Amino acid sequence: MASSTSTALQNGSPPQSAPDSLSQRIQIIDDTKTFTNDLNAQIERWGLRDAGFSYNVVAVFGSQSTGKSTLLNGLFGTTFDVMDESKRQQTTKGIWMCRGTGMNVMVMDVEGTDGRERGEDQDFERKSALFSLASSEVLIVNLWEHQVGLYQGANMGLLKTVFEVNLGLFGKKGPDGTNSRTLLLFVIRDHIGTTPLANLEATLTQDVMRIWDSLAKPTELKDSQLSDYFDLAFTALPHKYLVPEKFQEALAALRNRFVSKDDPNFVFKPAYHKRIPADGVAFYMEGIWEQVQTNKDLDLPTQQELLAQFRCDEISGVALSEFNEQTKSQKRPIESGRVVEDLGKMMKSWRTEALARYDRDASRYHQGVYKRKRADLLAALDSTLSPLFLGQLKNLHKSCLVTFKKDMLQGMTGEGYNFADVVEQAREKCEGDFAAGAMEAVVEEDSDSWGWEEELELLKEEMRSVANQCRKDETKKMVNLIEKTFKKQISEPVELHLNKPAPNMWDNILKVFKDTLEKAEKQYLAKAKSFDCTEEENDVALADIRQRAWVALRQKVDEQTTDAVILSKLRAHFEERFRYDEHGVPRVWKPEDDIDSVFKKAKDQTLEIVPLYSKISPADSANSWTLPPSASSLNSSEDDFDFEASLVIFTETKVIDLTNKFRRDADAYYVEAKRSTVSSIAQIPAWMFGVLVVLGWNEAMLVLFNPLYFTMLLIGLVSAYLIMQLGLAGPLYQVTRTVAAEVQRQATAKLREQFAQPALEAPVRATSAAANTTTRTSSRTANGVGAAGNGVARGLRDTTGLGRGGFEPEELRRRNMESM
Ligand SMILES: Nc1nc2c(ncn2[C@@H]2O[C@H](COP(=O)(O)OP(=O)(O)OP(=O)(O)O)[C@@H](O)[C@H]2O)c(=O)[nH]1
Repeated sequence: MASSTSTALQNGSPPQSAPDSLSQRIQIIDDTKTFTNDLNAQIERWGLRDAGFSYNVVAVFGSQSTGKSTLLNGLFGTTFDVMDESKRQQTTKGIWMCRGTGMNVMVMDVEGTDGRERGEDQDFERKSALFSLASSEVLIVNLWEHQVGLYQGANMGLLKTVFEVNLGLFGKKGPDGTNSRTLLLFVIRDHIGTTPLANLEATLTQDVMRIWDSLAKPTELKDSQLSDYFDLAFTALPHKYLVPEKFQEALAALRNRFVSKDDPNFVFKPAYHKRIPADGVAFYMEGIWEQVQTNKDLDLPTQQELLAQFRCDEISGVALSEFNEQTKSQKRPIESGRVVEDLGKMMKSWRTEALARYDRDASRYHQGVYKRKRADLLAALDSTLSPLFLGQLKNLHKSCLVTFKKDMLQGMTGEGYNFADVVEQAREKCEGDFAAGAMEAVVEEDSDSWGWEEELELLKEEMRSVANQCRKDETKKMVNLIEKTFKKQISEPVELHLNKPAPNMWDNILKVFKDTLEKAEKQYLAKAKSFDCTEEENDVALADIRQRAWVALRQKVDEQTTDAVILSKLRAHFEERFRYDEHGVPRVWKPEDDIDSVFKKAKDQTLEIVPLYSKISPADSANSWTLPPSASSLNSSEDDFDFEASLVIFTETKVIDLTNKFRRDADAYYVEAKRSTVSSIAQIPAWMFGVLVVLGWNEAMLVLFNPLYFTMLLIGLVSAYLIMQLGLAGPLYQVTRTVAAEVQRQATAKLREQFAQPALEAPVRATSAAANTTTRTSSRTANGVGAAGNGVARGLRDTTGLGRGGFEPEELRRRNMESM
C-alpha cells in the first residue's frame, strides 16, 4: 500500500487518501507549550519507528492564515486543519505533526506568526519557530508575494531572533567538523508574475544575508557564514483561487521536489538529515523543545517592555544619582572612623525618597519591567548603603571598645574594687551601646544583609581579650605589690636575726619567711577571687610569688652578708668578747691580764659563726623550707631557678677568704690591746704628784694668801663653774682652739716673713763682698744688721737688677739661721 502510494507521488499525482492510522495527526506541542508524551507511539502507528534514517522531517514557518496548512495538505496529503473561509480565524494552534501520505516524511504544521506585537504570544512564536528550524531538514518559509521586502511583514525580525538563538544553541560543529544544515525553502504565495521570481529571490536573499550579518554570534562562530548553516531555495505558487490550474501545476512540481530523488531540485539532501534514527525522533524532539523552552535568550522583550526598560532605567538613574549625592555627605566621616549619629535614620530616608521618586514616575510602565527595575534599584541603593552600614558598625565597634577599656581602667582605680564586677559592668555598657548604635543603623529589619550580630560577636571576643589582658596586668601588679610588701616585712626581722648569730638563727629567719609568705599567699588568693582568675593562673601566680619571696629573702641575706657587712659583724662579735668582759664592761688591759687566752677564745668563738652564715640551714629540719617543685617547673621556661644552689651563701673558698680577713682584723685588735698595756705602763707615777705637791707648796700658799691672786683664783673657779653649768665648755674650748690656731698661724706667717727677708739681702752682699770683704764680715757680726742690710740690699737690687744672679734663697736662709 505504502509503496503504491509512493509510486503515485513520484509521478507527481496528488496524494491518495491513506488508511486512518496513517493519516492520523498529533499535536506534539499544545497551547500550554507542553510536549506530547504520545509522539513515540504515534510514530510507531505511522509505521516509521523502524525506518532507521529513511525518513525526513519538514516544517512550515509563516504568518497566520497564509495558507500554510493548505500548502502542506496539498504537498504531502496530510490532514491539517484548514481555516474555514466563512469564519476567518486562526486554526492551527501549537505544533501539529502528520505523516506525509505515501512517503516517510514527518510534516509539522506550526502555529502562524502574527507579524505584529502581541505581547505574551510572541514567546510561543519564537519558540515554535526555533523548534521547527532546529528539528527539521527543510523549513518551508511561507509568505505572500506582497510580504516580500517588508521586514516585519515577512517575519524577518522573528527570523533574526531564531537564527541567533539557533546558532547559540545548536550551531556548534559536530565531531566530524561539520554542522547540520537546513534548507530554507521560501514559498511565495499568490505570485502574480509581474515581479519575476528572480527579483523576489534577490530581495529575500538580501534580507536574509542582512539578518545573518547583524546576528550577535557567539565568539567561536563569529566568522561563520549563512551558507555554513543554511541553503536557500525559492519557489512561487500562483493564486489558488484565481488561477487554480496553474496553482495545482506549480504545486505538483513542488511536490515532486519532495518525493522524487531524481528531481534536480530534490529537497531532502542527505546533508540536511539530523542522523537520528526514527525510533529516537520523539525523544530527540522533546529534548530540543526542552532546550528551546528553557532558553532565556528567547525571552525577548516586547515593544512595551522595551520602552518600559528604557524609561525605568532612566528614572531609576535619576533617583540613584540624587541618592548617591545624599550618601556622599556621610561617606567621608564614616571612612575617617567616626560614628555618625542618626545614620540609620538618614539612610532610611534617602532610600525611601529614592524609591518614592522611582515609583512615582516608573509605576505607569509595564509592571513586570517596573518591578524588576525596582528590585534592581533597591539592590543598587542597598549596595551603596551597605558599606556605610558596615563602616558604621566597624566605627561603633572601635569606639565601644575604647569606652570599654576606659571604663575598665576607671573601675580599677582605687582599692577594693571587684574585678569581675568591673568587667561585667563595662561589658554590659559596651554591648548595650553597640547594639543600640547598630540597631539604629539598620535600614531594613529582618533582612540578612543588615545583620550586625557577627560584628557584636567580634566585639565580645575583643572585650574578652582586653579583660583578660587587664586581669593579667592587674595580677602582675598585684604580685609586684605583694612582693614589695613582702620585702618590707621581712627586711627588719631578717636583719635582726642575722645580727644575732646563733645556731637557731636560720630557724628564726625561715619562720619569719614562712609566716610572711603565708600572709602574702592569702592576700593574693583573696584578691584573685575577685579577678576571676582560673586555677591554672592562680597556680602560676602563687608559684611566682613563692619564688620571688625566696629571691627577696636571698637578696636580703646577700645584702647582710657582703664582705664589708659580714666582716663588721664578725668584728662586732669578736669585740664583744675581747674588749668587753662577761658583764659587758669595757676591758682596760693591765700588764698582768692574760690577753692571749682572751684573744684566742674570742677569735675562736667568732670564727665558729662563719660557717653558720655560709648556708641557709635551720637547726631543726622542721623549720626548713623548699620551693615547691611546681614553681620551678612552671617557671622553667623563663629561667631555671636552682633552689638548692640558692641555699648556699658562701662557698668554701669564700669562707676561707673571710676567715683570713677576719684574722687580720683580730690581730690588729690584739696588737692594739697589747699597746694599750704599754701606754698605761708609761704613765706618770703617783709619787711624782707627791713631789709636785711638796715642791709647789710655797707657790700654792702664795696664791691662797695673796688677796689679789686669791680673788683671781676665785673668779677663775666661779667662771669655770658657770661655764660647766651652762654647758659652754665645749664651745669655749672650740673658740679658744680656733683663736689659738689663728694666732699661731698669724705668728708663723710673721716669723716666716721676718726670716725670709735676709735671703734677699744675700746677693747684694755677695756681689759687694767681692769688692769689700770687710763689709761682709761686719754684716755677719753686727746685731740687727739684717734689717739695715735688707734696706740696702732692696735698694741695690732695685737699682742694679742683679737679684737673680746671686745665691739661692734656701742657701741664704741657711746662712741667716747660722748667723742668728
Ligand atoms: N488567496 C489564497 N488563499 C489561499 C491560498 N491557500 C489557501 N488559501 C486560503 O487561506 C485561508 C487560510 O488557509 P490555511 O491553510 O488555514 O492557512 P494557515 O496559514 O494554515 O492558517 P493558520 O493555521 O490559521 O495559521 C483559507 O481560507 C484558504 O482557503 C492561496 O494560495 N491563495
